[in-house]
Amino acid sequence: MNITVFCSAYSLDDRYSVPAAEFARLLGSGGHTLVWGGSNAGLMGLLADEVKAAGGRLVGVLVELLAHKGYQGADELVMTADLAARKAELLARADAVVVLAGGLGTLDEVTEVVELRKHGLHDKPIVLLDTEGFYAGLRTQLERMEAEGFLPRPLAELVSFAGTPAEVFELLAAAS
Ligand SMILES: C/C(=C\CNc1ncnc2c1ncn2[C@@H]1O[C@H](COP(=O)(O)O)[C@@H](O)[C@H]1O)CO
Repeated sequence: MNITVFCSAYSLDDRYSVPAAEFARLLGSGGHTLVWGGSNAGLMGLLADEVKAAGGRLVGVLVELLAHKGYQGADELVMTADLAARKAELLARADAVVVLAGGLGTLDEVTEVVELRKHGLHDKPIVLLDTEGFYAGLRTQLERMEAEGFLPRPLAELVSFAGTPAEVFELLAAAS
C-alpha cells in the first residue's frame, strides 16, 4: 500500500518522535511505501530513516522551493512546481493518508484531503494518529461541526482517529 504521511518538519521530543518511529517501522516492515514531503527535516526525516531501515520504500514529493532539504536515499523523488501541485501529487499517489503530529503545514494538508473527501473527490482512508491527545482539539471541533449541521456526511466517513501506531494499521486494514 502507498501510504501518504503528513507530519511535522521540526524535531520533536520523545512523546512524538517515539510513536512516529514505531509507526514508521510498522509501515516499512509491512512492505508498504512511504509517500511524504521528501524532506530530511525533523519528524519527516526521522520517519524516512525508520521506514528505510525497516525495509520500506520511499517516495518523496518535493517542491522546488524546499529542494535543498531533499532526503538523500529515497527510492523516488518527484519534483513539483509549487505547494498546491505537491499536495495534489501526495494525494494522487496515496492509497491511504496518515497524519502524525504536526504544525500548520500538516493542518493545511489534512484539511485539504478531508475537504476533498467530503466532496466525494476521493475515497482514500484518512487516519490521524492522536499521540498524547495532540488532535483532541481538532476532533472536538470536527464533532461540533457534525453535531451542529456543518457536515454533509457523518464525520466517521471522513476521518478516523487512532490511539497507537498499531491501531492505524488496524483501521487501514478495516477500510480496505
Ligand atoms: C522546517 C524546515 C524546512 C521545511 N521543509 C519542508 N520540506 C518538505 N515538506 C515540508 C517542509 N515543511 C513543511 N512541509 C510540508 O508540511 C508538513 C509539515 O509542516 P509543519 O508546519 O511542520 O506541520 C509536511 O507534511 C510536509 O509535507 C527547516 O528545517
